[in-house]
Amino acid sequence: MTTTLENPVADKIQAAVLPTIVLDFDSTFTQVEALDILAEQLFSSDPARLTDITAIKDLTDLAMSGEISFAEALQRRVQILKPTKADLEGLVETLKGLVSASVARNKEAFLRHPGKFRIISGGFHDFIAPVVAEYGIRPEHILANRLVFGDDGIAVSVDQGNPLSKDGGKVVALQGWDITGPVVMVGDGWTDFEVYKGGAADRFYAFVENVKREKVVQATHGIEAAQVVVSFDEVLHNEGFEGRYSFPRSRLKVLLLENVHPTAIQAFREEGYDVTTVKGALDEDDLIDAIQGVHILGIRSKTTVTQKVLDAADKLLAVGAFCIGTNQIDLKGCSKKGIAVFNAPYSNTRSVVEMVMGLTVILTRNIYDKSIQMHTGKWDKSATGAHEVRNKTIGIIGYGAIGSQLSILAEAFGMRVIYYDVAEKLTLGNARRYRSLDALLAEVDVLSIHVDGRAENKNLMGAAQFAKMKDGALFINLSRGHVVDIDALAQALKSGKIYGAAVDVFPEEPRTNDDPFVSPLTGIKNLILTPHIGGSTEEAQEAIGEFASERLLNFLNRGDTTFSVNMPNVQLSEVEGRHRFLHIHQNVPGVMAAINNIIAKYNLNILAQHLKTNESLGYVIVDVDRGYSKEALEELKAVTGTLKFRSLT
Ligand SMILES: NC(=O)c1ccc[n+]([C@@H]2O[C@H](COP(=O)([O-])OP(=O)(O)OC[C@H]3O[C@@H](n4cnc5c(N)ncnc54)[C@H](O)[C@@H]3O)[C@@H](O)[C@H]2O)c1
Ligand SMILES: O=C(O)[C@H](O)COP(=O)(O)O
Repeated sequence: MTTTLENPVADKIQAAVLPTIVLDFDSTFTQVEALDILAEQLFSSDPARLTDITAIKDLTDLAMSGEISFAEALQRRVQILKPTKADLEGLVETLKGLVSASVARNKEAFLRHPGKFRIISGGFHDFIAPVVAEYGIRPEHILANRLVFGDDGIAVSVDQGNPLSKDGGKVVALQGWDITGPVVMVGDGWTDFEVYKGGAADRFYAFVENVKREKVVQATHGIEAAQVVVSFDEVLHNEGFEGRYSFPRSRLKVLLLENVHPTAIQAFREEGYDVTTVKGALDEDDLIDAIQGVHILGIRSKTTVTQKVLDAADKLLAVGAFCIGTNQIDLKGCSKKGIAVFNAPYSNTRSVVEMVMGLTVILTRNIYDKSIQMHTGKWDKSATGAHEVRNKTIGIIGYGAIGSQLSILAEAFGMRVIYYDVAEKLTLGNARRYRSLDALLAEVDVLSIHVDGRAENKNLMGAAQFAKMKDGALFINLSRGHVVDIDALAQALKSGKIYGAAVDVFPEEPRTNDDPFVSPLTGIKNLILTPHIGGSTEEAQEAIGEFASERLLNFLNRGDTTFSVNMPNVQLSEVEGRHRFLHIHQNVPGVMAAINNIIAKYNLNILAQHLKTNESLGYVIVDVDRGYSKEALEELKAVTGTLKFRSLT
């Protein structure tokens, strides 16, 4: 299956001449209303004038939503603001940093088509011109009001001769421009819709990236030539500007489950993607419903991505595990469909290690049971059974990112560290590697499990393994629930073979905080149970949010697969001044030759090319310079063995 990312609307328009795009300035070209910002700049340090900031904002809102006359609101705001030229210079600098995200990221399109992008605004030429000049928009392509300054250099009113100072002014002003070809109006306000309604534009986009004005959105309903867009990408895409074969970001859906940290949500939104969040995990049926149309799925440890889910995932490009473990994802199934999987392998490791050390001390000193007794009114001050951890032996099974860090911290506490790992590992500090699990089990005072969640690790610790441990040893599991036979653990604890334990992960875990926890482990003495919170610190969650979203965004925006757990890892630069084809295919002979034949057939000029394979997948990235036909894309997509094909601009 290939992912088809072309745009039929753009194809229709492509043949015709590119339209002229006329943008509103406030809350469209920039994220803000300039006069509101000016008010904050002028009055926020003067307590006596703070109410004027609100007054200006109220007038802006009323005018923008069409509730009072635009002309009146404009005149009244100037009377309150009375800015000087120096004030406007300060405003320009602020506004340059507040250009709308989707406008800023399409700067190249503006610069490439001088004259095709224009501004019409009820705001003032005085501050608009220097801001839009950086996007190649010349003063003569800006229709805006002009301030009238008094002899003292203070603006006192609005040039009344300018049609834009009047109600309905945008229609009149725009008709004065002699534009050949279609005119497309893009704006957030009622006066922008009026441009279309008044016949001065052929199409209208209600731009809601910064502010959504219900009256304007409602007005577009039922009009074929009008639509609501959440970013400027969509306008460019629909209107046939370059990038027309590259899907607009706002139509790429990101579904984030399990309370993924807000840093991730914000990162996707800032890049223009359409993000939906769900607090808890979804079961298979709900996920099958939710996954349709989703391009990026973000999960944590509780959501299982099964083959059935993947079969329902008609658009899925990548899955992000916002955690370490990926055992909940059918990785082979993802590879078969060319779906990239990413995780955050390091971000929560320190949190887990700190918790293990804390639990080790708490169990060794009987602190947990003493605290429970205190809550029932029992004072039991005694040293019996309480020990220091110094000079005790900790055994670590699984010496990976977490196990090896634990090795360092445990040693700093004066513990003797021994470990067992199936793979070759760099031994840190004075730790000693044991090649026999049984030998390690026989020596440890504290055993901590840190293996990964591969299926073969099911019941790695069972009755036979507990029996091999010293009497009275302590047991800790913060890895994965299925790794331990919990009935055997319960038995070992009840018999006193294991003196105390801490368990954070379970074979069956509730999907949400509202579901009950049921386990043979509940009610056992000297057993600390925690709800899978080894990695649940604010620090770790924020770091995961940043790390995993960055991996996914780099994959979406440039095809970078660094840190992917199932794709060949290829590090790629930004796509600047070129087109990039991303071709994921089954690792079978002949694909590269077929791709290169098509490139040769269509005379595409290759700027860079990469091929990397793993045992099941091949990943080809081709950068070409501008100018390629849709037929070339169709042929690349049809190469035998293709799993996913995307093009980026
Ligand atoms: N409780 C939590 O909230 C929490 C948080 C983070 C990670 N985890 C879990 O902790 C575990 C460890 O994470 P990590 O980042 O250190 O993983 P890792 O992949 O870096 O290390 C795992 C190590 O275990 C070894 N291993 C696998 N099977 C083994 C076996 N049968 N015997 C001996 N060694 C074996 C591997 O060779 C590897 O070195 C994972 O299961 C992860 O999902 C849990
Ligand atoms: O794999 C992990 O990182 C841990 O199990 C944590 O999972 P969580 O994000 O669901 O807490």
